[in-house]
Amino acid sequence: MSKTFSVVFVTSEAAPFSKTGGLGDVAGSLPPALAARGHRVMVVVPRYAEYEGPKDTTIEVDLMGNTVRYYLHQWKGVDWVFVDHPSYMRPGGIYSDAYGTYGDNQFRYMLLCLAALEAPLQLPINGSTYGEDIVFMANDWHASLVPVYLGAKYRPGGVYQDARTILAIHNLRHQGVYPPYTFGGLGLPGNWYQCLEFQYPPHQRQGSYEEEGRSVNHLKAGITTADRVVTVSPGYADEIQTPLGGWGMEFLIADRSYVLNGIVNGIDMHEWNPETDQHLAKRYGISNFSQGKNENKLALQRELALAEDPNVPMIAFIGRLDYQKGADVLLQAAPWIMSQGVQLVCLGMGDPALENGLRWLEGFPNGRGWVGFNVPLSHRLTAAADILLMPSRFEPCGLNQLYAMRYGTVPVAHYTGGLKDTVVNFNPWTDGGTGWTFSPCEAGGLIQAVDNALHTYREHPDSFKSIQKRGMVRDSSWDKAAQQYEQVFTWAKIDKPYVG
Ligand SMILES: Nc1ncnc2c1ncn2[C@@H]1O[C@H](COP(=O)(O)OP(=O)(O)O[C@H]2O[C@H](CO)[C@@H](O)[C@H](O)[C@H]2O)[C@@H](O)[C@H]1O
Repeated sequence: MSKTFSVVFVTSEAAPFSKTGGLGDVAGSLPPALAARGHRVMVVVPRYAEYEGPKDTTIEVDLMGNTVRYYLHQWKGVDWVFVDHPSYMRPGGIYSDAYGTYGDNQFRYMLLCLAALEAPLQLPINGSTYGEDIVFMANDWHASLVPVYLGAKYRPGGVYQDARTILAIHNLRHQGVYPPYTFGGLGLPGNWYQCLEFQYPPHQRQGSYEEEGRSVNHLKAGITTADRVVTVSPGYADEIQTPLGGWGMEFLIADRSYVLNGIVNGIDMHEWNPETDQHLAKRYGISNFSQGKNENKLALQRELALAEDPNVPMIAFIGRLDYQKGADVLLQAAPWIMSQGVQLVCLGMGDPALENGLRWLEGFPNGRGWVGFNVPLSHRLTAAADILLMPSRFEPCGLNQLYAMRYGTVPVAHYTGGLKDTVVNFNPWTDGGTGWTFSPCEAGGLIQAVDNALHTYREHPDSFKSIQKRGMVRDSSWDKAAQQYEQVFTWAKIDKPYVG
């Protein structure tokens, strides 16, 4: 790599500071991987809590009448910039609390975008500001106004002429959709309204304002103004250009296909390393994984009051409980799965009906459903299980299958998006593959794939072990992805700015 870039990564969450899902993981691990390759990298994220580490820079900026402060933390070679505003620090979750999604999220993330655009200009870090020659990486709808403000407010004033914007789509389903009248609160010139307006086809309209046919859609604005668009696997990059995966935006995305790339996520190889994982009862590597996994299984069986037997196959599910992750498909298949002499352990939270579904599993002697968000348990379960189920209806990339493979746990996954790019179906004739895939995403297909996995586990243990080993040595590090991002940054800089 010859050229280095100043990268400003704008995100609504970043692990370990804030995390509700995979975006947090990526924001916590891709920036350090880019920094390790010599780039100057800043992450701009809301200050949701009083984190240990970040220090008040005492720099205050007025953004459309709202004062924000910046807190700075230098860690893993990255400048972590936490935007402080009273609307971020709340007793509930990041985006919602027991009463539902916060009513002012549009405002909160508009402020994040504005703060992220000011940070490189105003914050002296190690003696200098980042300046104007920036590659902004705007993640999901929360950061989608970055290219919009850049084109509408900064470039016309001669600022950020050399900057470029990359929109990273981690999940097209969440688009930031609001009533048209909210446009007035975004501080944009009136002629930018068209950029944000979006009309879903009638059968996809949900909000009352959409009945009129119109809404303000942040992600749409990002897709149509960013210099380039990236999503988190080549498979998903294809799907979002079709009615099957486009959530009504397929034609807009297909229009920009010449600047669209799919880059498979990496994982944090330190946090997810069975040889050093502090959460495990027994740490293990490729040379002793059978014994190591058995000890973790026994420890988890004890913890969850399951029958203690290392020979019982343990099947796991970890994920947000929503339409995407197919927990309902899993629950349909669960009675059959639990009749196969296995233990089924599920960890998740989300949709209350699906949470009740997990609780229902507890009524079976060999079923467990842990409702809640529990990172240490997700590590222990990944280590203890033999098989991880991912019946996701769609999956832009998916991280759990990558964690599972590293821990010698074999994924059984719907053949979709990033899952089809990362899980290679087992081929008994060539003894190749890292798991099982099935399609379509229905209980019958899942059952058949689990049946195959269990048959191999019981009747062909050597084949099962070789599947585990291939998963464990798979290169899931960020370095490969970081190089592909560099390529995208380079292309963005070669082209003229798309807007403004
Ligand atoms: N109850 C619970 N307790 C503890 N940990 C839990 C948990 N529920 C989920 N997690 C953790 O949250 C993360 C989920 O990551 P995923 O990538 O699988 O999905 P997500 O849909 O959130 O991310 C979106 O963005 C990412 C990043 O690009 C894409 O990989 C993905 O396909 C896309 O949908 C994992 O680290 C998982 O272990």
